[in-house]
Amino acid sequence: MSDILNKILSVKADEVAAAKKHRDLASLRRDVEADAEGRRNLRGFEASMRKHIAAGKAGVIAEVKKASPSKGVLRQDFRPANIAETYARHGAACLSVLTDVNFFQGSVEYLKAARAAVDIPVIRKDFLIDLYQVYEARAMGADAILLIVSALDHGLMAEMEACALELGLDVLVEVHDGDELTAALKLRTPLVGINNRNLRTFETSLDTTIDLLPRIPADKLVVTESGIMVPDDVKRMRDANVHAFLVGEAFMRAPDPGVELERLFG
Ligand SMILES: O=P(O)(O)OC[C@@H](O)[C@@H](O)c1c[nH]c2ccccc12
Repeated sequence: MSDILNKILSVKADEVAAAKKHRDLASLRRDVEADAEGRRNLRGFEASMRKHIAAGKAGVIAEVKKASPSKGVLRQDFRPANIAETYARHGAACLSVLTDVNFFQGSVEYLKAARAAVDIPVIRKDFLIDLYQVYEARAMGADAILLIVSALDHGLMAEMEACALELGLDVLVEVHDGDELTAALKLRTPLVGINNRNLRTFETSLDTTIDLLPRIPADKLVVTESGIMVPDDVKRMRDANVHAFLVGEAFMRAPDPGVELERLFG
């Protein structure tokens, strides 16, 4: 029980409890539901992915990630607005911004700064374990949220999805094995992310995507996540008819993350 995911989830539970003390759910919910402008400003995460793919391009979710528990700091010169700009200029369909502070050195402020610098949609990348964080996501300006099946009770996951969709947010549901996929396919969202990285061991293999792919109905949009490092990885996925990608490290380690995006996917 002392794997990395469990550690993250236990810290996350403390974080959410502290946030609720600062401001309770009822008050946060009231503000979010009254925020008509925030709702109008939503950018359509799934729609942007589908638009890129329909045009024959890869749908790339480009990640703004300073550090990770397995790799440490990925990038010294970390300016989220600049990174977002170069991603958008070089063809990213969407952004993913880590908001987890303790394990990924992310921040809500990074999401706000990145989103303000571009006009493409942004997903809040964090470990969501409570409805409270879904409202937080809308309040900080996110266009979509990530739900990680291995982090959630399935009943709660369905509730969080319903809440997100109600608030106008798109949902990316993340799986790593067959049982998780079975649970994910019961949700309404068409966005199914296959994480090639095991969040308990941080081992990464693109075979994860290839193995789970045959079980996913055609109306779902499969996003292959993690471990996409070189053009051959992209080719392998596209040959398997996977056209949506979530990429962080390969971009973060490059001098110009957007130029690297174009090099990998162009
Ligand atoms: O840096 P990579 O290997 O390209 O991976 C990006 C992204 O898939 C990864 O950051 C990620 C996927 N699911 C997550 C859940 C939480 C934190 C991070 C993640």
